[in-house]
Amino acid sequence: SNQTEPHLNFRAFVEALKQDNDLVEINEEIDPHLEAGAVIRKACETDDKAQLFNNLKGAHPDGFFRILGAPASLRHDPKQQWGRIARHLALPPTASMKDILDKMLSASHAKPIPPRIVEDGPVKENKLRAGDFDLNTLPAPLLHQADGGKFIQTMGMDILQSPDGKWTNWSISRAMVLDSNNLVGLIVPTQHIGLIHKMWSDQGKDTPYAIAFGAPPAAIMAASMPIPDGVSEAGWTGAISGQALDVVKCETNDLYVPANAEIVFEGTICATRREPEGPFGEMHGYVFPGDAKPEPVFKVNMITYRHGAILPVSSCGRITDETHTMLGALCAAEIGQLCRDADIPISDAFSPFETQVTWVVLKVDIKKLASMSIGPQEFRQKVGDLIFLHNKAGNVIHRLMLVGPDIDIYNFKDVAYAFTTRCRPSHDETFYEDCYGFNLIPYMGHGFGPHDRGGKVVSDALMPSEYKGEQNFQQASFLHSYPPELQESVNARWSKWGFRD
Ligand SMILES: CC1=C(C(=O)O)[C@@H]2CC(C)(C)c3c(C)c(C)cc4c3N2[C@@]12C(=O)NC(=O)N=C2N4C[C@H](O)[C@H](O)[C@H](O)COP(=O)(O)O
Ligand SMILES: [K+]
Ligand SMILES: [Mn+2]
Repeated sequence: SNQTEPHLNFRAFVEALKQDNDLVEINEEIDPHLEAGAVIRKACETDDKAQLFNNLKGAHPDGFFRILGAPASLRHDPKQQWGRIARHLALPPTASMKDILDKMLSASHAKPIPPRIVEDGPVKENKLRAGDFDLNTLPAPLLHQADGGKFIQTMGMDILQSPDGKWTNWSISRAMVLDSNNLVGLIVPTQHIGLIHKMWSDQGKDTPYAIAFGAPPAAIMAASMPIPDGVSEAGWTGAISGQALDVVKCETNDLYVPANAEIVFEGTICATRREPEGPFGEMHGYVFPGDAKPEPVFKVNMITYRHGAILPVSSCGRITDETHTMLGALCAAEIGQLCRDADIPISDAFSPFETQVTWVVLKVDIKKLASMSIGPQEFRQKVGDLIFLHNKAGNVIHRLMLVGPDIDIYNFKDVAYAFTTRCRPSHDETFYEDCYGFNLIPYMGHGFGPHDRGGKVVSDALMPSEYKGEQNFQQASFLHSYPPELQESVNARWSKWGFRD
């Protein structure tokens, strides 16, 4: 395959991080038992560079495999905070989160560009058939000390196809090593992997799957996004990158995988067999020791990989890692798009990391809101019903917050300022108890109330004047309480007076 640009070729992406001085290469032997996970975790909590572990304890003689940690976490330099994610989409390192989310949404109403089938690719350079490998001998990482197993699948792309062949879904769902030939993975029934697995199981059949590790960065972004049911992420990826992605056929089933992926597992998800899965240090920042639950078994029939293969790893938990920058941000983007498609005037949407991506903040175009002649109760209901009752993209979100035009939704200081001063508890909120509840949030799955239903709210931080299209208040702040020319002249003399730049 001739796709060599970083957003279409994981290996080129790793090289681009090196060029950006956003990569630490560790050639010292690192133990995949906790040591690698600890380094990745600390880098995520300090927004430090991505990590390439070139010398894992227990790697095979041919080096299979290496690990790239935190492939889509944040950069420390505020001017390039989203740079590593921007690299996934061929956007400049200085791109804003809004640029990134708009780029992902650009395919919402664009014509899909389906993948292009090629005969061969780097991912076929090495082949291990059943009997040639033992998953227990791979340097799969134990990422958190209380994890129930070695989670080898944290940044791979799950590839499943509906039995009628019409829908090929790409997504990310975790899985850990069970034994020499099997993984066991979390399958949330309402996720597309759950819907498709049920289609096959209902026919009494095991579900063919592939997991592509080190998939093209643009593809893994689509895999992490809750795009609509029935829509193939491959076509979405083609639309956002402007070209068909090269894919090659699996050896043991009829699925297609990116031709330049680092590693591919091929197999079948058992229709009936379940084994204890987890616990895992999850997106909300918790692990509950010993809390394993029965989940489906993923039989591994074949492994193919390219020379020098790199396994991407997300050691997720406390902010900030891929479950926040990708899962949370992309979910917010889709929620904003769903609102606009329903004529709800949402100009921007983001999930603040400080909420462990349990909230989505929606910026409202108050001029358009005024033209709807709608009251707060009715508006909150319109937004809440659409997202909490009628769309899977809302499943993982438990608070929707409405804010006006003066709030920077990417700055939690602004969000907290609006929430704490403009949203009267209870009176300005609409609660949902009869709706899907996300049981991975500790107050849900491990809390006092029903584990799988309810616990959601629309919190309205719009003031009465904003329902008339105006703001009858000014922020008592440098940015909002002084004429722009005065701001400019103060800024121009700021450092000359002796203040910090
Ligand atoms: C909730 C999830 C995880 C967890 O917190 O343990 C776990 C952690 C890892 C693997 C790091 C992880 C990363 C790094 C990213 C970026 C996303 C996820 C996950 N994992 C989980 C999982 O195990 N099960 C799950 O149902 N969804 C997950 N998502 C989110 C989905 O990918 C997202 O909702 C997609 O939209 C789904 O695609 P469609 O169904 O819409 O096609
Ligand atoms: K997806
Ligand atoms: Mn999907």
